[in-house]
Amino acid sequence: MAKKKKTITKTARKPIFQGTKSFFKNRQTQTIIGLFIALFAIFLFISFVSFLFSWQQDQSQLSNFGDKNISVKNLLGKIGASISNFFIYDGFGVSSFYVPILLFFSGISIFLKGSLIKVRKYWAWGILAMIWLSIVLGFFSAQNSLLPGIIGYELNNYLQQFLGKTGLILSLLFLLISYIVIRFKFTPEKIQSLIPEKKHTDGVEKQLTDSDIEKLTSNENIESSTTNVNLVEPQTKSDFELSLNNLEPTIKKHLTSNSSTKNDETHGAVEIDVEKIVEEKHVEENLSSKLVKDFGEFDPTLELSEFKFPTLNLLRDYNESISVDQEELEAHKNRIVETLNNYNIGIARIKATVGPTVTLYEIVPDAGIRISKIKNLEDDIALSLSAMGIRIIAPIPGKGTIGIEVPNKKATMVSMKSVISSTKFQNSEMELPIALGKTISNETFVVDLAKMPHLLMAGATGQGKSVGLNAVLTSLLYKKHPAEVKFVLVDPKKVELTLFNKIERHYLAKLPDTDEAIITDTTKVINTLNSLCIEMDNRYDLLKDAMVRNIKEYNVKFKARKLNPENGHKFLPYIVLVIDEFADLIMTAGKEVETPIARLAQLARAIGIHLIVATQRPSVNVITGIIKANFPARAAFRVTSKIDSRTILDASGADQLIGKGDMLFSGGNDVIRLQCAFVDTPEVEKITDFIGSQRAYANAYLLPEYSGEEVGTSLDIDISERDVLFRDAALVIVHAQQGSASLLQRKLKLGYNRAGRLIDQLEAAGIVGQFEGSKARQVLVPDEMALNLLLDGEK
Ligand SMILES: Nc1ncnc2c1ncn2[C@@H]1O[C@H](COP(=O)(O)OP(=O)(O)OP(=O)(O)O)[C@@H](O)[C@H]1O
Repeated sequence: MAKKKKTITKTARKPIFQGTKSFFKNRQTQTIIGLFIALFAIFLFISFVSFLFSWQQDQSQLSNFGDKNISVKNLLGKIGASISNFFIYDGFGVSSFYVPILLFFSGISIFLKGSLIKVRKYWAWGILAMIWLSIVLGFFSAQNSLLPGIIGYELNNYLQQFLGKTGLILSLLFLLISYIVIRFKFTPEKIQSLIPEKKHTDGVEKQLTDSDIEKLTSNENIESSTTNVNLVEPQTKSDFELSLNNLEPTIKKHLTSNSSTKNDETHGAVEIDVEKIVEEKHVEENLSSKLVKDFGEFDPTLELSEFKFPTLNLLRDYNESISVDQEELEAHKNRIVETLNNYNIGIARIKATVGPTVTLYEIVPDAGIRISKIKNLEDDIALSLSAMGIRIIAPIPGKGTIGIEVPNKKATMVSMKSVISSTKFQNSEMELPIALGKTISNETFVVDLAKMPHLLMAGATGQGKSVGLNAVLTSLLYKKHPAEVKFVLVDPKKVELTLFNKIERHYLAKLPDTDEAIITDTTKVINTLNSLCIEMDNRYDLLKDAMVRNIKEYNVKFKARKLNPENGHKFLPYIVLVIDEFADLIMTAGKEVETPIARLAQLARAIGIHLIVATQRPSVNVITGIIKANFPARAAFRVTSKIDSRTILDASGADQLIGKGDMLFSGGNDVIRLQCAFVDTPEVEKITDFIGSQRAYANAYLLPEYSGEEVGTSLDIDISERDVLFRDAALVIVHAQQGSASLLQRKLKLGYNRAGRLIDQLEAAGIVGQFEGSKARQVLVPDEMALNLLLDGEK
């Protein structure tokens, strides 16, 4: 009991931490904090200014801070005076004014944007500048001790001892220049690039005038032929006065003149105007790190940032303390020893571990006993213990002992609450953690669905399969944000998973243009599976483009803003496809579901689509080789025969389970016995209500569009090529007045493909109307008589 309490308090810490984090993320909190900081900055500023005038009077009073009779002159009272004294007198002198200024901008930044990202840089630079200035002002401490403050004065003094006054001045100058160079990216080129521009224009004017002066003075020919030029004496006029206007005609004349004799002068007169080289600007960081710096990492949960995970109190408490019945243990031990002795098997040691449903007796047999001998005695031991559910593990992997599992007389329920609240689950860093139940040693069993990567579940009716599925889904709901995982739920029984409809817009994925997200109809299952295959292909393209190997790396890259959403990149949630009653699907649609499932199972692990397939009948025609090969993780509840156990687990044992959530889990090599966590329908309802009542996305997660290839195509079907069941199909359709392929499937026990082809033939014959999306086709023939007339007419 005490242990349990401890675990709960430990796990409670995380939500509190998450709570504080989300508290500070909350915009209202940020507004208030921002406002507070800005106002505090104004307070500081006023008290600093006031301190400059009143510090001498106030300083002597500060030691008697608490004395009521003493008052200070500072506008903001004793607190203002002491803070100002701390910053200005004891600290950095007048450079301390940086503090209220920086605080003010930080406050405003939090108030307006809720972040400090941009202001952080100013803080770093501001503090450096403040220290620098206070050291500089240290030179003037004789004039006014307030200027550098004690720290500035002391630093200045200290540094002067090392560097001398000149050395310190030079060092401070060096620091100032370095600051300007780094901060404003000021380089000698930049200074140069500013100067030539002016020089250049000056130069043009100058050169023009010079050359013109030359022309005006030396070239008699031109001068004499020029009629409209006002000749001016260069010597008496300054360069400035020789304006371009006056010289214009001379140049014009040069330009219009073709005479070769004037070429030389032309060469001298025509100016070459060299385009200034503009240095391109370079950034110091690439776009992604700049984006991350400015906006932080991409947060997929932002759209539903206020989403609250379901609380533990939605789950029920059950009386779970395992009672160890000493008598029972003793009796079982004696029986085991006795039985084995009857077969001449001596036992060196025996140890019992009491689990929720079964107790494991670990036996170390005497030396020289063959293990297979004990294994063969399984039934005999079961008989002598007169209990069902005995399982013999010989040897226990990694232990070198032989295990005999014997059901407890009184099984203990493992509640969902106990596994969800376990530290193991709460602290798990897995991608898709699932708390399946508890092991025989009472440890919570948590596995990562993303690593499995698909789960096959089997068990005869009423043995806890549906509860198991709910436990899986509940685990994910308690751990994963709606942005991180989406479910595709297939439930041919139509009743098991309906509760999850409430969280459609949070957690479910569906085909576009469908009303219900939970799929109950075979046709839709096929479309959805094919759509998932398209999604898989699309995701592979995205991964290829991003040059990553799996969804985890992809999302990390996307969060670091290294992938451009304009190129189709987006945060990819995991997709968990849950299929209940798989056998039923295979019976009705056969290959059509098997092919896409096998494809998904083979390829989808890297791109985050994981399958959970549950079936009542684990026979080989349901769990075919190709499916089995791609589902290394299997969970078996009690099945009815050894063969079924072999089909699902590749080992016997599942037929020996005691039901009610007693299960065997095989993650590839070892088989572990678990008691599945129990979650009741009302609990699931509470959880889905809790989530469903919160703000959701506008729509369920939409899968790519897929409409059956067979539907609505090839209308020119030859009469001779009609299916032998054509007439029967037409009759079914006309009687029901409903043109749907699934009706034909059910009535004529056909596969989906054949039913689809029949519908096409019926359309070609004019018996049913066109394909109308999710609606059933219109039936164009009113009754059997009309149908007979139509078909006879064809002949
Ligand atoms: N983990 C469990 N702990 C305790 N009792 C359980 C557990 N799982 C199932 N049960 C009991 O078994 C009953 C049947 O379970 P469940 O509905 O999951 O069976 P099922 O295998 O889904 O059957 P079906 O295939 O017919 O739907 C439950 O109502 C419950 O009383």
